Amino acid sequence: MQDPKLPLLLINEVGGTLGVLEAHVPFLKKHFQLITMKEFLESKECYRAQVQAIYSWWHKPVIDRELLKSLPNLKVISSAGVGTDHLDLKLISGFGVRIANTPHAVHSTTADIGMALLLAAARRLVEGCQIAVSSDTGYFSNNWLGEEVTGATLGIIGMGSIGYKIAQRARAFEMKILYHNRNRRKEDEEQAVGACYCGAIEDLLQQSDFVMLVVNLTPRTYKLIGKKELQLMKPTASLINISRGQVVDQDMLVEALQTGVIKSAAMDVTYPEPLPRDHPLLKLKNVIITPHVGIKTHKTTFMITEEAVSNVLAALNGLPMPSEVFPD
Ligand SMILES: O=C(O)C(=O)CO
Repeated sequence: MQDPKLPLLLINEVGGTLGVLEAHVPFLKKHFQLITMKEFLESKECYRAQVQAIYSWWHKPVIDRELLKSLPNLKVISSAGVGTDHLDLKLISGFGVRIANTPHAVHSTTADIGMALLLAAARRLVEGCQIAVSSDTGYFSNNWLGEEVTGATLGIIGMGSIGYKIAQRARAFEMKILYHNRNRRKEDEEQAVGACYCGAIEDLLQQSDFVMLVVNLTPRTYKLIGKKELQLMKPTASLINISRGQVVDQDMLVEALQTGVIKSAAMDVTYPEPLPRDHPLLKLKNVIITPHVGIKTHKTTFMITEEAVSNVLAALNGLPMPSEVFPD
């Protein structure tokens, strides 16, 4: 039962692969009437004037000119997660619609995945698990070695709130931390995690044992890591990507991994997602790929919905949103 006095929030679907989690629906219904894309498309005319907000999970629903034109009273799009690369920010704000994401909800859990991938790459955990369970395994070899994390150098590219959380975690592993970012952090913030700023990305690539990508996907960061950048890395180094697949030139990465230009890669993101089943990255032993699970814990997904709701309520009341996003 929906309360007709509440504002109408458009969502992709409930449950399903790309829908709002079913467990969050009672919470959403305290604040909104919900309508799914299917219901909207089936009876567009009856809902078009009423929809005031959209809650988008990743790239669903697709928010294009046609949808925006069909919603004259839309005030806000609240997007789950931190990345807004699936939204055309200029187009949306051109319609007078405000945009928000949920950075506060996701920074810790995404940093955790970054560290999990770093540790897994360093100690070859996925390969190790396969050895442990394989029917061919007769003994555990003393020559099967990984890399040390303690004391190693971590280069973080993108030192926003997730990058900084990674630095905090890496400090506990006694890592030496370098970072590259559009804006240098304040001195006391650098000191708190022992991070050194590299103005030139090349210096960071040359010196790091682990390079972690934490940037947003923008035209500036598209294929930021290509052949030249991979060649600057140490042959013993690992590349960790928790940003977006398109930040790396994947063809060049395959080549670098096949020819020993770098030691390994661990990625929570690829392009596309999932990769085609015959993609060469899926055939390499020195690659770890997880299915974009950066934010996927029970607690974080609920915190995302809470932050998304706060954003919408603020926008509908004409107030500053906790996490508003503006076009560049
Ligand atoms: O928050 C996001 O945009 C993520 O992709 C987290 O993995």
